[in-house]
Amino acid sequence: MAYYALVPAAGTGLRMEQTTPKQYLPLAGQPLIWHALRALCSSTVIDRVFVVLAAEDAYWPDQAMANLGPRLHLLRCGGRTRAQSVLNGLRGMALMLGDIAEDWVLVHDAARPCLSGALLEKLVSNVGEDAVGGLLAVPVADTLKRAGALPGKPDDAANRSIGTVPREGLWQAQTPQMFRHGLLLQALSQIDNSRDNTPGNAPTVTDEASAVEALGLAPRLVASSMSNIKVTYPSDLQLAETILNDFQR
Ligand SMILES: Nc1ccn([C@@H]2O[C@H](COP(=O)(O)OP(=O)(O)OP(=O)(O)O)[C@@H](O)[C@H]2O)c(=O)n1
Ligand SMILES: C[C@](O)(CO)[C@H](O)COP(=O)(O)O
Repeated sequence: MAYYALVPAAGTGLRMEQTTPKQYLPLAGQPLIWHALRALCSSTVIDRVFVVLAAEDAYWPDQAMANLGPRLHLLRCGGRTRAQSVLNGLRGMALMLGDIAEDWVLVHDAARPCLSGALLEKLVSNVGEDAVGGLLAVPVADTLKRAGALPGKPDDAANRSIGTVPREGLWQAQTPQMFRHGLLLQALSQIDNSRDNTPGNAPTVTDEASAVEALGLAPRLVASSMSNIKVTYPSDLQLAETILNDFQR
């Protein structure tokens, strides 16, 4: 049984409001993506690490990545959505490795630089014998508000609370999300990946677990840490640096 990591890194980071894709922004002395790759490449559990880049990616810093070792493989097959990038990556892995349907694939966002070895090992130990697969996640601890405008009051809808969403049973999904290659390939292949991130045309699925749930299966939720943040908005970069520096990843 092999364990492979697949790192979608073909996004443009629009919400970071930078010209450089966020996975290549400097963070604690390295490109942001380096930190997630170091956690995966230094794990004794992971056999190989595949990174999905945009076909036209001209940012990949060969020199900075050289110290990550020989288990790192680039797949220049990014798609218009994260789901498409992951699906293309799964196909690329099979072309390289042959029949890996029963092997595990841990999909981890390049934009999550603070993954610790302990959380990675916790996921694998909790899910490695599971019939479906699973993901790191954290139970929602805050009260959740729905933004909008009250009927007949076209107020500043973006910043108005028009209701509260019950948080019982709600978890915030993170990555890695861990599924057998064959199951995940089947699940994502059945999703309509023609939709993209343009306003009003949100992608059908935003994580691997959604596609597996659409098969009628229930992935295992493994309690994670709020330190495993996704760098999405400009303020997240400083938070990630604090986590990396203070938690001695
Ligand atoms: N077409 C895409 C879109 C996203 N990703 C990757 O999926 C991860 C999580 O996606 P997100 O945080 O949304 O990154 P971006 O899509 O780059 O950000 P934004 O939505 O702000 O543009 C990132 O590592 C990103 O590089 C990808 O491989 N291919
Ligand atoms: C996969 C993920 O990180 C789980 O929370 C999230 O869905 C990615 O969303 P994004 O909009 O592609 O960053």
